[in-house]
Amino acid sequence: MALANNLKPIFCIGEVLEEREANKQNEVVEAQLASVFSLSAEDFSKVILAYEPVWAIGTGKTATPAQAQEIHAHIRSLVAAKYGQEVAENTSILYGGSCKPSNAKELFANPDVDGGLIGGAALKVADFKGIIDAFK
Ligand SMILES: O=C(CO)COP(=O)(O)O
Repeated sequence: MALANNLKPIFCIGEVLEEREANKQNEVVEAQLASVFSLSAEDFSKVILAYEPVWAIGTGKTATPAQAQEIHAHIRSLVAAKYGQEVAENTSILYGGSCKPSNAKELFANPDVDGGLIGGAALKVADFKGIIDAFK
């Protein structure tokens, strides 16, 4: 419906804490992607993905850069398996979950982290600017 009305959806996926502790995050995001993988390649290319671990949203806990890179790479590999390498490389996969100026640079430095989906820090100009500066 969003696509039919020329909106650009951000499709958010991510595991809860118990799933992370049980090392099930890869299979959780794979199951969550199933619904968006019903789209044609053309429609899928209009979708932005965001990895948002539920345990990190608004909690002050952040995925480490290594955790973010590992699962972003896994998500991109799933996109590649479904739609091919070119679509996978062109898909934006954002990280969301307690992203702030102090951790943004390290998170964004990862090859498979294409940007951030910012919640609380976007409400404070100085914090949001710090995150933007980290992206440069
Ligand atoms: O849910 C989020 C953005 O959609 C993330 O929120 P926080 O940055 O406040 O954790």
